[in-house]
Amino acid sequence: MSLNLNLAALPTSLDAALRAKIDGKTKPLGALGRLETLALQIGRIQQSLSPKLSEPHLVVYAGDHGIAEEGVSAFPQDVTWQMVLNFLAGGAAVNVLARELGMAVQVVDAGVKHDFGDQPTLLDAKIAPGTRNSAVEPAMDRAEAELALARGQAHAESLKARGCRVVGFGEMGIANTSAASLLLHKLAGVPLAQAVGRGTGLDDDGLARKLAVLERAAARTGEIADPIDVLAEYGGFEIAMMAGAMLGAAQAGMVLLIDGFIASSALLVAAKLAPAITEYAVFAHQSAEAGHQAMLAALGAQPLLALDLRLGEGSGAALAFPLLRASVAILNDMASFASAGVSERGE
Ligand SMILES: O=C(O)c1ccc[n+]([C@@H]2O[C@H](COP(=O)([O-])O)[C@@H](O)[C@H]2O)c1
Ligand SMILES: Cc1cc2nc[nH]c2cc1C
Repeated sequence: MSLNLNLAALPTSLDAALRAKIDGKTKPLGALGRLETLALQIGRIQQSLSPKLSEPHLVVYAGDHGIAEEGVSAFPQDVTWQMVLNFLAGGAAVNVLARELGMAVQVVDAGVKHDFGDQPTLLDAKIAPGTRNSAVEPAMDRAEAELALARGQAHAESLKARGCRVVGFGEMGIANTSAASLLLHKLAGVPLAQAVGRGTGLDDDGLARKLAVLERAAARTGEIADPIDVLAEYGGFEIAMMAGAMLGAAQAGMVLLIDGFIASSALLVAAKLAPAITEYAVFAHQSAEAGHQAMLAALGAQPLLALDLRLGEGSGAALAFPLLRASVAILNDMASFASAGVSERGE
């Protein structure tokens, strides 16, 4: 299994026809705002004037983090595997939202520290039972990082084979805001004080302790040129697998619906490997996690929603999915001035 990094920038040859189709609809020019730019982006990704969001999937990548032993999360590590069982039973927030809003949920064990035994609906892609503690040593070795990326890319191919055209990227992993903050710091140069946040709900003392731990972790290495080396030093298996899956999904012409702080850190890794990937990405929401604003700025991203969510799981991606459907429905089904016999603007 090897990683393919080829991702060309999207052709712009259809843009004029897409723009003309949107502008010809029965509305003042630009009056549907962000729905219009979303329709244009989805049409461009699919290279179609009539795009379709078939077989929408919401994938939750789960993994554990050695740095949890430093006390950087408000919750114990066991919550990761316990929540995986909750996802499989259909009871978590993301299950409820995805069911309500029309997305299929898939749960992937990228590296949870638990033996799940026989769970037929859990996709077993475990690289190892959790990463090592990146405050004292590399979270994973280079081969593990490459394997997780390649497994993610292969997973995207399996979604493509099911006819999936849009993937929501979610995750679960106690202490993974620490990994995401370190990636933001090392890959985008954002100072740690700006990149760190309260995660699952640290108090002021907890936040100060977390910042000190992350500073110790960051000081362990100097500048690292290769993004896969950064991922190996500080990432997580779920983040690595998500980054690979994002790359594979973009290569397959799918729309990437990016959830919150941790999913965005996976995209940041993928964008360092294949910069054109941001053209395929829709940013679901602005998370309440402190570092997300700097993360989105580093990605040049404009999120759709701002609901003060800080849950992860793909909950924000599920909530944004109806906006994608709405934009595509406008492009496909709305009458034009010509078809409806409505007079165009005067002057
Ligand atoms: O997606 C977000 O923006 C987000 C912000 C804060 C926390 N989370 C979730 O909370 C967990 C990580 O928080 P922590 O405090 O354990 O690092 C992990 O399971 C994430 O899905 C997610
Ligand atoms: C209960 C709980 C649910 C979550 N879902 C995603 N991250 C989470 C963290 C906790 C602690």
